[in-house]
Amino acid sequence: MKKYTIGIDYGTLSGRAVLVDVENGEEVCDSVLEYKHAVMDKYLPDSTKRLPSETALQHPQDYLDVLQITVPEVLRKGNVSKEDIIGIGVDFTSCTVLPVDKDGTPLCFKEEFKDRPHAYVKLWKHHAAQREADLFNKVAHRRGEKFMARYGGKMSSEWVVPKAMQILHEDEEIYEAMDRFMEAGDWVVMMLVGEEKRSLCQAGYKAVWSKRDGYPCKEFFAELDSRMENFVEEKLSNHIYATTDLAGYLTKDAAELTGLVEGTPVAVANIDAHVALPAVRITGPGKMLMIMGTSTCHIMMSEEEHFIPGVGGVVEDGVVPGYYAYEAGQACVGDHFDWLVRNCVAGSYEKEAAEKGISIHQFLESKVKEQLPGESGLIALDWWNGNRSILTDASLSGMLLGATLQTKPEEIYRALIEATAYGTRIIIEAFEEGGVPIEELYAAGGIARKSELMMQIYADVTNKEIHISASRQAPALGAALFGAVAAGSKSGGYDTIEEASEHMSRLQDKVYIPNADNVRRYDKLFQEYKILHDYFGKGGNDVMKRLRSIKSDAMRTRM
Ligand SMILES: Nc1ncnc2c1ncn2[C@@H]1O[C@H](COP(=O)(O)OP(=O)(O)O)[C@@H](O)[C@H]1O
Ligand SMILES: O=C(CO)[C@@H](O)[C@@H](O)COP(=O)(O)O
Repeated sequence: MKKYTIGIDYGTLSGRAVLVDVENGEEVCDSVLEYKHAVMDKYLPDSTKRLPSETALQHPQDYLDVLQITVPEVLRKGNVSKEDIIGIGVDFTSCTVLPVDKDGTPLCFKEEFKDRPHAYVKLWKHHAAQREADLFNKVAHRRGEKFMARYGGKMSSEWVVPKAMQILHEDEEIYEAMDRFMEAGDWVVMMLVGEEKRSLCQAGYKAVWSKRDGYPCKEFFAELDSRMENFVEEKLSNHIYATTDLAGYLTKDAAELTGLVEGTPVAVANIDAHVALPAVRITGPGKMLMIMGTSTCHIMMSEEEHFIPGVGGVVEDGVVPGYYAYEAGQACVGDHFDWLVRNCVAGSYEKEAAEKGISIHQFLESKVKEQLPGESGLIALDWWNGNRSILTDASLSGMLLGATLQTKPEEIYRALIEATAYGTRIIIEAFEEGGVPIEELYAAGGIARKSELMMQIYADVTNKEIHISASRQAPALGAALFGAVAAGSKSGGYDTIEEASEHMSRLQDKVYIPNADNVRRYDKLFQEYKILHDYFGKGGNDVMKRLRSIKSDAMRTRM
């Protein structure tokens, strides 16, 4: 009798369930649900009051809807009986955090808080806590906190503590009312098994926790704000579980919600990027995975702990127990192609793409795919949603240089692709200089499969071969692998993530090989990118920050 696990992957705009055959990793079917509230960056539901800039909120009801709709749908589509599901795994974008009360109810579900922005989920790309991140950095450096080395020397405004500080600074009542500030992944797992099992991966990368040292000390939090002295004890769970651990078993309520059997094993939550490594056959060092979608995450493992300036986090056991895993990232990749498509492309292009039966992205790509590197005369900086690595500064912004009256939208499109590739090369060089060599690149995520041009450009810019995930949804497949480990071999699953990866993961046959001529041309362009990168990003010219502050001032005046 065949056995299956279900991987549930929560992305930025949608959640999906994938039904996976445990024996060979075949993805039998999937079901995707777009979040009804999507990303709330302008208004709360039923409100006309404009949210402050850089806000990115979500509604947790959307996460429950994913469970209720997609899980029964994969059972139906796959024609599989619920008794044959031996385990469930969940992964989530991160740091995506929400305030909940003692019972785990999100504060935004409560009538009295439903018009309060800070009662909602703060999505990973909520960048409104930069002021708090700056304060965090100042205090940590003044105190000489050793933990900063694990986070590349800089705390990101995306992570847990700056986001909690923002709540305290802007809506103390919500801060007081929140019993815990939970990662959305942990919250969903709690909805499934009935209790919180805080994930090591999420706590390690996003909440300054380490296996060796735990969380930062009380004195540190007190210096951030005296009201935060007991932040860990009051707002976070101190019981941390490895992602290969069993979180618990499906409760009766969760079984009713999902249509699965009560008692089905559920894995501890994982982060979408990290969970994908075993799904592309990576269970050890030397191989960097780029998960390329709205944003890109770069994850890799090493036997040793290295502190690399600007690399977002190094966490012991962060992906596979026994290794140190590193995370770096680019906060805007697909998102800025989307920006271009939505704002700068003429209707005639859309019409032509529709007539050809291809997406506007593919159409733009087809118009520039034969160009040589540098032929457009353009170069861009890829910071249209700030810089996550290596500069770790959300207040930086995008830039396009070299535009003339002859510049075409498709050339800007290609320049943006190239900018993200240069950004990735900066990250790769930082790893290699920091003592973590990268032998091969792997790519997963929507873009890795959608854009051949982009993958070839990445191979040429980085001068490295790139292997591509065979799965359309590596994070969901990865979650299914962890579900198989939660089930264990006695139920037909696996006892280790290495075993699950060996049996359940696959790569495409196609490998992108660097083209020597393009590598040479891109080397020259990359040197130009580096000049701009260091000039605008390392204090040579803070014009981007000044513009941002002039903008905030203008917006305050208007409000
Ligand atoms: N052919 C393409 N080439 C490059 N980017 C694309 C293409 N088609 C869609 N995109 C971008 O891919 C992103 C979506 O990636 P995907 O992996 O599907 O989603 P997510 O990151 O939310 O999981 C969008 O931002 C979109 O701009
Ligand atoms: O930051 C992380 C992981 O640490 C991601 O969850 C975040 O970049 C969102 O990823 P997506 O672009 O939605 O795939």
